[in-house]
Amino acid sequence: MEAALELDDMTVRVVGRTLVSEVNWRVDHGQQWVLLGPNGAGKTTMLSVAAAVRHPSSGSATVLGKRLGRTDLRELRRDIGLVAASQRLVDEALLEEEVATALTVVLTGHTGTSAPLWDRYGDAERERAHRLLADLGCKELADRPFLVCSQGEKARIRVARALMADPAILLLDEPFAGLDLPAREDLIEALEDLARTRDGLTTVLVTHHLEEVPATTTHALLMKDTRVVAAGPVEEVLTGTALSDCFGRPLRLDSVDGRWYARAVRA
Ligand SMILES: Nc1ncnc2c1ncn2[C@@H]1O[C@H](COP(=O)(O)OP(=O)(O)OP(=O)(O)O)[C@@H](O)[C@H]1O
Repeated sequence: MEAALELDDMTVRVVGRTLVSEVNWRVDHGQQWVLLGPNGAGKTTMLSVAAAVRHPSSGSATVLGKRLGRTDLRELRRDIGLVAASQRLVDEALLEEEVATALTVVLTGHTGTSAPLWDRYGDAERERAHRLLADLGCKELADRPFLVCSQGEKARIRVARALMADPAILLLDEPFAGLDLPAREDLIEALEDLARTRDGLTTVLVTHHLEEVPATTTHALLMKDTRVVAAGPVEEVLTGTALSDCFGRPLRLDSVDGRWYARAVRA
């Protein structure tokens, strides 16, 4: 069966620096992955290749059956949902001028644009945008100006926007950054619901905290110094030993109700 994502001996270099080295990684449809590793390990670089934003310098990357470098990236990106706090989601000036609501921001996901293309949104798209906000547990935000939404609300609206194009793969780069505890837990629950209810949806989540790994996660990949040090089913990869090796200090990992908790081992 065709993989959702396949990296084959992939290296990403910029002038004078290697960001990712000789990675082999296969993600099958329907799998939910988490990428973990110290700052600067190369996680975001991996995600940007998966999002068809960056090309490999050597080796190959195949996303949804399309080999990067041999395919129309704009077309491929339509099937990829990317959620990253650094992403410029909507035209800032427009947000202020037109008081773009949460619903408008979700609608722009249909066209993959930073400004709404109103003639492209009919009743079906509006209904879908409302439904996605409801799926993410924030249907009451539809008419609220996006600019005044809290960080936690914006985080959920971002995911709803990414789902608007019905992507085959959803990539989440630190979606919990800046969220307080209830907002984090709400977003984790929303992601778990998505994984349980959307058959075949593939997700890759980059995070720094084991506490943020949804219980529905099936696979984990650990990176250190540009290289993959472990990859496979969560129960095999998320161990105290593997995490201690990856982060370079003794860590203890506990699991409760399918979620994970890590802390440093004290002498
Ligand atoms: N265009 C670039 N030119 C030079 N160095 C870069 C470039 N892009 C990324 N890097 C460096 O490559 C390394 C890997 O970056 P990347 O963002 O992939 O790491 P990361 O694992 O996501 O880190 P973090 O957890 O801190 O977000 C970092 O040291 C970063 O400074």
